[in-house]
Amino acid sequence: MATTSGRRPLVAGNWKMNLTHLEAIALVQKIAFTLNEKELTAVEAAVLPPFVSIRGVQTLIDGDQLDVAYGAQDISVHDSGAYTGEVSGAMLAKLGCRYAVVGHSERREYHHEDDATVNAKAKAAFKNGIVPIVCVGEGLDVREADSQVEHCTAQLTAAMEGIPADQARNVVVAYEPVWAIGTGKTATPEDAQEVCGALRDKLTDLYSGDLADAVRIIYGGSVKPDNAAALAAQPDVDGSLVGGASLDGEQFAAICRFARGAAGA
Ligand SMILES: O=C[C@H](O)COP(=O)(O)O
Repeated sequence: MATTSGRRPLVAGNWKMNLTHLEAIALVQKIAFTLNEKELTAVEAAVLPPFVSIRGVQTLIDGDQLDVAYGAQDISVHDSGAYTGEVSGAMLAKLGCRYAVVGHSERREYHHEDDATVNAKAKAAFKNGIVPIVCVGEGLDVREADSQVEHCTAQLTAAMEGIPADQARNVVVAYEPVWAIGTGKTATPEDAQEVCGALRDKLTDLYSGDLADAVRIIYGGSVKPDNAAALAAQPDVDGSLVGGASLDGEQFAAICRFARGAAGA
């Protein structure tokens, strides 16, 4: 459904390494039955389970015709071959994944993924018809130096290197200040708007204003029902990437409703 900005808000639950495949199915059922059809039309609700749960989630969503999107938390840069533990874009596409997260700060930190890897993963996603959710965000040191805009826009520029406009138009960008992830510290709505607005301006520089207006830019970092409305009310914040609160169906649904309300839907 078109909103006042023309962008349908996206609320994506990044479950990280939580929930068995049985718990995953139960949570998707809970989300789908908590939100009504109108709410699920106004806001795109998506879940990002661990790889092993994607097949179960797909079977449920397809079988019951649920209006919930799903995707993966990562994607390999490789097409196929001897890459133990990796999961390719083709495999995810076959499972019906709409999204793949790339560049999450936990991948950058614990798996040493650099900007070139993030760029390669974004390309691998697009190559397989999957929308990358490109994560950018500054650490506390960068925030304290007041360099968050330069830092995040540079990460976005690197992530989009060589990606043509017809693909870039569909990208989702997630601004996740590292200091706010899982810490209970949330960026203020103004903090989120500052960086999300700058990211949109960067997309205008890299591509065009028309393309930048179409791209959804979401915020992540301790999003909860009690701060979701104020964040979603910012003009350049088109939803959220939710970690901890996405593991609770009621909380996740409440965040979706706030995103819908902020969009005036
Ligand atoms: O991808 C989600 C983010 O890392 C946010 O996680 P959080 O909501 O638990 O802070």
